[in-house]
Amino acid sequence: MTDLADTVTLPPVPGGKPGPDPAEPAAATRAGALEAEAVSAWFGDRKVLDRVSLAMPAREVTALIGPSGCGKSTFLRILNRMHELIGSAALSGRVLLDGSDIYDRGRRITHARREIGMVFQKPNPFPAMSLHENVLAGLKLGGVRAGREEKDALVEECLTRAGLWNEVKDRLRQPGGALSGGQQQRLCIARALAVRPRVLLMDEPCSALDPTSTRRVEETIAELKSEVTIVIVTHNMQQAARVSDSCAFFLAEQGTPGAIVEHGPTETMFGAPTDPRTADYVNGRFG
Ligand SMILES: Nc1ncnc2c1ncn2[C@@H]1O[C@H](COP(=O)(O)OP(=O)(O)OP(=O)(O)O)[C@@H](O)[C@H]1O
Repeated sequence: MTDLADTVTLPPVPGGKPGPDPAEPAAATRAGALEAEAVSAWFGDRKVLDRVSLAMPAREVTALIGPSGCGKSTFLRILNRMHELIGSAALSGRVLLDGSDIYDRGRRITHARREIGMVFQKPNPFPAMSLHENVLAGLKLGGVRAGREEKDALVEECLTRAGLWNEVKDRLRQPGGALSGGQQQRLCIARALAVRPRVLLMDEPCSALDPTSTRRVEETIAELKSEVTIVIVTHNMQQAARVSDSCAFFLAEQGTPGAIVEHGPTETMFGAPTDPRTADYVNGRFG
């Protein structure tokens, strides 16, 4: 099989090499600031989120914390238009990426997915595909074509950014399923990065990992945040404190839909929260 012709230029790396793609917004508008405005969500008749507004600043890590069932994952899925894939799901409100509503009529769902990548709780590489193919899988699905050298360079760059290159550079043709859980999760991060997203959403990315792999993924998050806005759901308060710049505390009290009780800089949320429910939660007194 021959490699695809070099007919479409890969999108530019933020702050990196230029790539003349007229469909790409100018660099200044690619910052990756995400803002939810009065987002409510339903499954059938059941309202699970109530008018959630949250600014997730560009190139920062925002952690979403709160007890099980308060709507964190639902909110995360709304941020890249995955919520609408569920049959009974509905939503209202707006989600702005660098000022443009990702739900605007005429905006394609694939555009939001490319700009706002997702890493899931359970690492989900394509097990039979090679590591090389896994990293490039998103490009293929998006119809982006590139030459062999360009692809090799992209694979190396993304695996490096995901903190995995040194561990796998000599076995790129091995299947994705042959890696450890922690390596698989970093492979999934590399795959998400290959389409040059402005934002990376992470839904409990370390909950299936051992402490060493968790530390590696946290290091990766710290390295990535200068280039990509990150929104992470975590149940691990130490992790939220370690990796995030700001936190939003979600709560669904007594059968009411989930809402944000408090949000702010991580230091304040953990050191001097204003709401006693936040203090109780971050200190492990419930949830
Ligand atoms: N596909 C679905 N169909 C119906 N209800 C759902 C669906 N997914 C989630 N819910 C409900 O929506 C509410 C919010 O769920 P969500 O998974 O967003 O919470 P969460 O805070 O992420 O929980 P956890 O921390 O346990 O992952 C819950 O009451 C849940 O039962």
